[in-house]
Amino acid sequence: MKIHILTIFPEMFAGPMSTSIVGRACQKGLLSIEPHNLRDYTKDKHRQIDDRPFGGGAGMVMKAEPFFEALTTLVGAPKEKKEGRKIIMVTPQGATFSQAKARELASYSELIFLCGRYEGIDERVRETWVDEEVSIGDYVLTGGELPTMVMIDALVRFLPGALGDEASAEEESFSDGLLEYPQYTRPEVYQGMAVPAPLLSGHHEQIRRWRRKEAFKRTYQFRRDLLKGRSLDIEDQVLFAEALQEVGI
Ligand SMILES: c1cc(-c2cnc[nH]2)ccn1
Repeated sequence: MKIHILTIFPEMFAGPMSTSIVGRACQKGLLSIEPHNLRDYTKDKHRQIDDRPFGGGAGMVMKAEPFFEALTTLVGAPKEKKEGRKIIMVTPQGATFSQAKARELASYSELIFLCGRYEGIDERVRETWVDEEVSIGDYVLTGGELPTMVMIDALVRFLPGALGDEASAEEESFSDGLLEYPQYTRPEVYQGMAVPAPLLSGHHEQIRRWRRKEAFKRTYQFRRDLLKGRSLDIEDQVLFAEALQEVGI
């Protein structure tokens, strides 16, 4: 997978995108991440990438020209549909990012992220080039760079070979739609708090059931919405009922 990022702060990506799972995936050749400095696509001596909004108002708007120049260099003509490529504008107005969207984006061979700053990007960029707008949540950030890194971090885990065995097990539990069960490691007792006995039993089936029940408890307590309309098999119905009983419902 090839990822291009159009930004005025390419240096923001160096650390996070060369670390841990994303960094290792790049080293394995599973993906390449290439930030492009929009200032390199300006034509004036001041390398201007923003200007005042028409119609007045506070703040600055990112000019269309640097985006057009960069995208023409990268993809040729606008809306030239290329199988496996998606151009994404990262904005608060976008559809909210999710695990399902991460999985979908991981299926593309080329992604181009447009990172806005200031009051946003000249509308003609969206009209001409953008396939999809994506937000990571209903809050305004300084720019699209951090949300872009969040999305890359989430989607890279779906690239075959990106995860070690242990991490893919963790993915399995979340992607089945429940919150993660509680995790413990040594020592068995710390500050007077003991690790739950089932985890010390060595009884794998007992451990699996305990973890599933705890996942139901947490999901019910903190993200009840994830349970709405969810059909449960017989075992899950029993574990869910036990979980509710244990939390006093
Ligand atoms: C994606 C982008 C943004 C954002 C971009 N520029 C200011 N806020 C916020 C949330 N999700």
